[in-house]
Amino acid sequence: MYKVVEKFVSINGEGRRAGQLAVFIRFANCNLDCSYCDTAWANEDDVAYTLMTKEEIVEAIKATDVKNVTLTGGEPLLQDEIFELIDYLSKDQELFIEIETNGSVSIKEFSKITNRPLFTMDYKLPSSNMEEKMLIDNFHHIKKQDIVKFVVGSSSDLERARDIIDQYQLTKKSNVYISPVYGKIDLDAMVEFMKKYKMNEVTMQVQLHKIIWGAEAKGV
Ligand SMILES: C[S@@+](CC[C@H](N)C(=O)[O-])C[C@H]1O[C@@H](n2cnc3c(N)ncnc32)[C@H](O)[C@@H]1O
Ligand SMILES: Nc1nc2[nH]cc(C(=O)O)c2c(=O)[nH]1
Ligand code: SF4
Ligand SMILES: [Mg+2]
Repeated sequence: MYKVVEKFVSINGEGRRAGQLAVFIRFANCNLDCSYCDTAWANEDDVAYTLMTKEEIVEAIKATDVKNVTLTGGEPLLQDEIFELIDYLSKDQELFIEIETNGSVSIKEFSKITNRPLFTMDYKLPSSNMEEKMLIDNFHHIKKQDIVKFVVGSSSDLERARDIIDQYQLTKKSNVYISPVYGKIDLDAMVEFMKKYKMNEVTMQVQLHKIIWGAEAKGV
């Protein structure tokens, strides 16, 4: 059984399919405590959740008639039997599955899955206070279809992101996105930084749902 704290349909505000409809399944709890986390409520020990089987989750997805699915949280990869759920969802050729993960949990075993879904994997930068938890081995298991995402809250975060992208040659392995911590950094300064260092093949993205509904709205 999986601990689901919310499910909703919205446009995806982030990632490879930003702007398209998606159904979101948000799971409870996380092993990190990022300084900027916009869903910290989902990580509280006493958060209210519904226990769902994988069959119930698929049924809920199918009932929406929406084909893009985002598993998020909290940290989705920490759910018991998450491999079974991802494997099960991957068998459905009609669905396009994305998983948001925090970069501290191994994604290695998911490579076994035929038609493995797309991961958007964060690399947590210094201003998150969580950089020491990053599992560098994950850079060996990231694929071309995936995203390595840097959520940037300061100019030193930008410098660090650039170092990591260069050190691990990430643009050769995967899609690379940089995104602002909401309200924390000048967007034009991010663009100037990209121009200064000729950051070809890096995509800057802002969270569309926060432009539409603001930072505090839940279930959108
Ligand atoms: C809430 S997390 C859940 C999935 C997973 N725990 C993770 O961190 O990737 C989903 C995405 O939202 C991003 N995020 C969280 N708070 C944010 C904020 N205040 N501004 C911008 N992005 C934020 C995270 O960095 C992550 O990429
Ligand atoms: N609209 C919308 N798009 C999203 N893309 C990723 C989200 C997340 O919280 O992981 C998210 C979210 O919370 N809302
Ligand atoms: S890893 Fe994700 S859910 Fe966990 S605290 Fe950080 S942003 Fe929030
Ligand atoms: Mg969100």
